[in-house]
Amino acid sequence: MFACLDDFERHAERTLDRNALDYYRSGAQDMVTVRENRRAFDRLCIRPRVLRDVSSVSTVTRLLDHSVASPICIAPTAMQRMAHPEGELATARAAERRATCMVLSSWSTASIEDVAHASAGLKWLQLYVYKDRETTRRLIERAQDSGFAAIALTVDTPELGRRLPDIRNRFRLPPHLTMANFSSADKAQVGGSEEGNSGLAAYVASQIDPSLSWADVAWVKSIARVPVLLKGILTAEDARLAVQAGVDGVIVSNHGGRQIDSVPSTIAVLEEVFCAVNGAIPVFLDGGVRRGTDVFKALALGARAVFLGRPVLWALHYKGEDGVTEMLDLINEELRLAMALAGCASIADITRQHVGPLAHLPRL
Ligand SMILES: Cc1cc2nc3c(=O)[nH]c(=O)nc-3n(C[C@H](O)[C@H](O)[C@H](O)COP(=O)(O)O)c2cc1C
Ligand SMILES: CC(C)CC(=O)C(=O)O
Repeated sequence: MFACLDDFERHAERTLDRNALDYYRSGAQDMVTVRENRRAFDRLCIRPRVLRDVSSVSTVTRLLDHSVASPICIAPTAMQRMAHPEGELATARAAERRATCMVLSSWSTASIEDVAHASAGLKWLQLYVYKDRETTRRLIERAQDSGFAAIALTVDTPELGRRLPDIRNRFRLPPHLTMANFSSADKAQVGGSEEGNSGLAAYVASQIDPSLSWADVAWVKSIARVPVLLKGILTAEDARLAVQAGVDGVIVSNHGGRQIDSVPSTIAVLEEVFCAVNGAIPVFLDGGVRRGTDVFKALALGARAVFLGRPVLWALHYKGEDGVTEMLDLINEELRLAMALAGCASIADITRQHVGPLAHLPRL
């Protein structure tokens, strides 16, 4: 019986093959940011209120225009069939079962159409801008035609971060799997890299356009008939530009510490971004969220919802759809309990006053 999200990871460490395990868990270079994403949550304290009648606590909230059972959603993570044979299909079914949102990576090992077929739940597509703009346009159109409700454009990956285990392992996608949204071999296969690089870094360099700029954001918006969000915003400056660009939301994300190392944790910059957008668009967060109390802290500092990355992969590996469902149940119960103990019966009751710095000394 698993008692917390970390237990799913411990299980994967014992049972998942090294190529996949290292790819899933690694971060960039010294993994300073990976550790910060966790530690920064621990440096915040919750300021509970009492005598608030928490006999009935609801985590129901809204995600853009949709109602969801909880503000805990699923971040896009690539190549989920390395974790479990049903990969993204199982994840999508679990998200639907628990009435939350799944963001599908455009580098998934099940296609947009197959995921849509597997689950009628709320889904967004994560998008990279490819050198081949027609490929990018097709992905947007296919997602829309398949009922995906939003596009999350990842803006922090003009090149792949330097992940040492993938370089040492010369990461490759197992040959029985493909990047299922693409048919041509150059886009569908990953691996067999040259010395001194990971197969993935070479793949990204061959596909992704490092010239990505605000002009591309306008281009994506001109094609999309659904809301467009930017994933990977970490500063007030870029948050203000995002509002000017007319996007429908920003996800405060450092890509789980996998892109540039030594950037701040996401929870540390959330409030800066939240204040910069000044209520114009919703702000979301991912990175290091492992506890119901982490979710509570993020909501108190302005996030409308949070997204889980690696825990979904560990849970998927453990038991497919049932594993992801169990993991979501666990952290949702932690959130419900945190809300009850902090005196919040609804998501709207969670306010800025409910968090403070850990070393919050009263004035004498
Ligand atoms: C194995 C793995 C693959 C990922 N693939 C993608 C991806 O394809 N697109 C993307 O925008 N982000 C990707 N991310 C980043 C996640 O969406 C998210 O930002 C991050 O995992 C959140 O941090 P957490 O893992 O600590 O929860 C990936 C992360 C991991 C761990
Ligand atoms: C295929 C990868 C570049 C996906 C990704 O964003 C990641 O591994 O962090």
